[in-house]
Amino acid sequence: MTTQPAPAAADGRKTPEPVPALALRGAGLGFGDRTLWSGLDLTVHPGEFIAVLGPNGSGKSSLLKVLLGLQPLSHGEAEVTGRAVRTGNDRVGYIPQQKMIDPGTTVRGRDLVGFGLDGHRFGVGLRGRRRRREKVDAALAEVGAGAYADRPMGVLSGGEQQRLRVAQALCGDPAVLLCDEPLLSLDLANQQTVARLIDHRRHEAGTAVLFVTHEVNPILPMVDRVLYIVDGRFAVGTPDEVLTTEVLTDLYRTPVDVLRVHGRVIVVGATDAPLDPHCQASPMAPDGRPGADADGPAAAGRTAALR
Ligand SMILES: Nc1ncnc2c1ncn2[C@@H]1O[C@H](COP(=O)(O)OP(=O)(O)OP(=O)(O)O)[C@@H](O)[C@H]1O
Repeated sequence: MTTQPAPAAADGRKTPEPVPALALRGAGLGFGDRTLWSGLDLTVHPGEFIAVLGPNGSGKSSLLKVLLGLQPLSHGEAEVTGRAVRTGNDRVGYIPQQKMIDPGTTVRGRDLVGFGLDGHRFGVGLRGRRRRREKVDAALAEVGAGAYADRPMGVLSGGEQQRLRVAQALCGDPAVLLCDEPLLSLDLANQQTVARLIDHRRHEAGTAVLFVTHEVNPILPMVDRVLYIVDGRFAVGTPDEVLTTEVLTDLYRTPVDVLRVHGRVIVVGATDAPLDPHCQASPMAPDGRPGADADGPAAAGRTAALR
C-alpha cells in the first residue's frame, strides 16, 4: 500500500511516472438518495489483478459500468490509460457472466471474437481484412478455441462459449480487462482454464484486471489487491490485509471471523446478525453469502485501508 518514488535517471532527471491503467479519484456513485460508494481512490497499474468483492447490491457491477462509460459517476473522476472513461473505448475489454446462448444462434465463434475488434481501424481492402483475421486467429489460439471456432455459438458448451467471450475481450489488446463474474456457472476445470487465461494475459501483456466475483477461491493466488465494498464502505489492500477478521468486522459492522483452513479462507458471520438477507448463519463466503470458502495464503494480519 505504499508508492515508490519515481527513480532518478543518470542525469538526475526524474523518470516520468508510468500512466496507470486505471484511476479513480474521489469517485462516488449513488442512485436517488442511496450512495453505493463514495470517496473511492484507486490507481491500478498495468498487469495488476484486482478482485472486487462485496455482497449483493454493493455496487460492484456498477463500478464496471462506470469504467465502461455506461454509467456516469455522481462525483469524482475515472480514467483509463490517462483519459476520461468513454463508451466504446477499445483499450477496455469486458468479459460478462457465462450465460447459455440460444441453441438456435448461428453466429460462429469466430464472428463473436471478431466483434471484439469493432472500433479498431485496420483499414479497408485485403490488407486490413488479413490483419483482422490474423488478430482473430491469434485470440482463438490463445484460448484454445480454434477447433470449434467455425461452429455456430448455439451448439457449443457453456465452457466453450465462455472461452470465446474471453477471446473476444482479449482480441483488441485491451489495457484494462473488466470481468463481471466470468466464472459463474462454469465447472471447476473451466473455471481454472478461464482464470488462467486471464492471468496469463496480464503477465504477458501487462493488461490490468478488475475481477468482480462472489467466489474469490479460484482466483485468490492471482489477486494482487482486493477492493471489498459493503454498504457504502470499502477496503483496499492485499488479500492478507483485507480478508481479516478485523477488517471485515469493521466493514460489515458486525462480528465476522476469518479462518484459514488448509490454505483456504473461510469467513464466518455472526449468527445473531445476518450480514445480508441470504445469510442467517455461518459459514459465509467473503462476499457475505453463506456456505462458501476461499483458497488463501496465511493471514498476515495487517490492516487494510478502510473507508
Ligand atoms: N440505473 C440504476 N438506477 C437505480 N438503481 C440502480 C441502477 N443501477 C444499479 N442500481 C442499484 O444499485 C445497486 C448496486 O447494483 P450492482 O449491480 O452494482 O450491485 P452488485 O454489487 O454488482 O450486486 P450483485 O452481486 O448482486 O451482482 C443495486 O441495488 C441496484 O438495484
